[in-house]
Amino acid sequence: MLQAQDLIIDIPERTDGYPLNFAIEPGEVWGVLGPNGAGKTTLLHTLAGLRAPRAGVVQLDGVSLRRWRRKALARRLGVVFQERHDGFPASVLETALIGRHPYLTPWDLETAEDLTCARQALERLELGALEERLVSTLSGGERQRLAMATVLAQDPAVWLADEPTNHLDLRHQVAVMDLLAGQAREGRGVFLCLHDINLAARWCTHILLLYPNGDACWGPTGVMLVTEALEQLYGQRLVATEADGARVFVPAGGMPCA
Ligand SMILES: Nc1ncnc2c1ncn2[C@@H]1O[C@H](COP(=O)(O)OP(=O)(O)OP(=O)(O)O)[C@@H](O)[C@H]1O
Repeated sequence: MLQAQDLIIDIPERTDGYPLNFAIEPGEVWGVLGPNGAGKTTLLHTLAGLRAPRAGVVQLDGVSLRRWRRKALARRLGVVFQERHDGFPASVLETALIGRHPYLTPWDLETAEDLTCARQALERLELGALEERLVSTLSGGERQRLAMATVLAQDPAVWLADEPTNHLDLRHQVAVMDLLAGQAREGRGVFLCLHDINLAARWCTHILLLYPNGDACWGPTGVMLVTEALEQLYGQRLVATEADGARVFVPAGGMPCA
């Protein structure tokens, strides 16, 4: 579905990293883990076609992203950004409706169906009661859920979400990860930047570890989430245990690695 071929992401003033070769298939949830500045957001933006790679290609449905028309691409790929800027005053409902724009011609108004779709997405993210509110009045977590609702209304085949659980309380973190896993179960592909190893362990089918020197490795979650590899990744000693059928990692006494 979405494939990186010999991909080198372009991080200024950094030597070429290890070429990335992986494919996000329908039903898969990929989590990219790495310390601050490793290049997770740069990778996500490169996979979205928003940033040119230094080398290699990204293909969607077998066609290079560069050859996709922007609007057709927006029907297939949805992006949840880490940073959002409210350029002009808009309501919660108007913002969710932006997700329907790839399906409209420039002169079309949103249809009743678009409105229903946006409202359903808001309900799914528990924002239905706030549809008339200005986005600028929302809390950080509400804004995060609105970004998710907008992409849900967009109904893409592939989700690219940069730290989708940012600002969310525990229950909403679980709800958002469940939503993304549900999207995958329905046949979509999901790619996430995450800082929480435990969310990755529980919900991701595949993991990509991105190191600050450009090294990378990837594979099924059970194989990738190994204590030693994660300790090296974060420069932090960890203790691993099992809870509720999932691996759980906690920092070991706050001691950094030697
Ligand atoms: N325009 C730019 N000029 C110079 N350096 C840049 C530029 N854009 C990004 N970088 C650097 O590229 C590196 C990767 O940034 P990126 O945002 O992809 O990291 P990240 O892994 O997502 O980090 P975080 O976990 O902090 O969100 C960082 O060191 C960043 O400072």
